[in-house]
Amino acid sequence: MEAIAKAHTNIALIKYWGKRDESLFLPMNSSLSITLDQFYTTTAVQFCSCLNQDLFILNGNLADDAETTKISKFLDRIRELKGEKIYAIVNSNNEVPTAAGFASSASGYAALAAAATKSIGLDLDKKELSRIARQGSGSACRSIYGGYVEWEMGEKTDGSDSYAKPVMDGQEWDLSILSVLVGSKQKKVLSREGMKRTVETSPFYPGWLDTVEKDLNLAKQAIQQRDFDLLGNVVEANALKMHATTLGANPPFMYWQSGTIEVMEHVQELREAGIPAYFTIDAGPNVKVICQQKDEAAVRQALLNVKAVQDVYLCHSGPGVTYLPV
Ligand SMILES: O=C(O)C[C@@](O)(CF)CCOP(=O)(O)OP(=O)(O)O
Repeated sequence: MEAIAKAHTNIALIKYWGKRDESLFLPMNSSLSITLDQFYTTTAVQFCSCLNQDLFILNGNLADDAETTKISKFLDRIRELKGEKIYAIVNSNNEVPTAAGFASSASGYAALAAAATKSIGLDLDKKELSRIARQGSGSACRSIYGGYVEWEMGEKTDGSDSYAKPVMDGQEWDLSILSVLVGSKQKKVLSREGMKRTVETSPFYPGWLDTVEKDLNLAKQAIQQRDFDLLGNVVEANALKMHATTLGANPPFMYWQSGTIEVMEHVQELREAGIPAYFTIDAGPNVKVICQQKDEAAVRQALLNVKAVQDVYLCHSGPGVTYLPV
């Protein structure tokens, strides 16, 4: 039968940075994110014994072999779970403007995990869906839930205890997240390669591990207490520490460009002007700025005035994965 699922992208407030197991996508540390209301992937899956291979249609076009192979490898895990050798047509549409500085892998694998398991006849709960989505892309395990989400790293070697769960206290604390596009034509080091190289070669990586758990606990305390400055300070410091590790890698690399730093400086100037705003940055030059909703218009205007800024996308907290009518 056909199944359709929709999943939204998420922004890490406390970063997932480094794997302890590359094949099972097991992380070196737990992380915390907020799922966004903008930017999502809708995926339809239909398994059929009439097919002799998987077909993958992405944004209306037949995907290339490399993409299709990645999807097939992911579907193999679902076929194995079901114990059935059957192929599928996967039709995925990303409402995630790649140019907006968002990777679509988190929403993409969360939607695929939900639609594919439903279509093959597996009726899984969100914990099991999160475990499966994790094996497509680590951060995808967090997009199964809405709002504030913690991905528990787990300790077991089989990954059975590595999945996401909602941070219950945060549900109605609706902050504003502004995605600031400073653009980048250069081929960046993709997060998968970036974290691998950092774990393997950066002398600063152990320092990252020394403090990330404390950051996570502080962030959860801030959410529980609705303490925006506590959250903002720990989120900004955590992002800076993650990026510091890349400078010590061999060969070293840096995700920031001049526009990135310009935005960082403007965010700190906003705070000096009495408007609490904080930044976080992932595996690219674009910046995500968090602020309280009462300040979102002023913060958005200030960011649009920064010379290097090409666009600003305003987001709020969004929902977890849902099934759409076929
Ligand atoms: O999102 C975060 O926690 C932090 C990052 O965005 C920082 F860049 C990494 C996301 O890594 P992802 O794309 O999930 O890697 P995969 O497991 O190798 O597919």
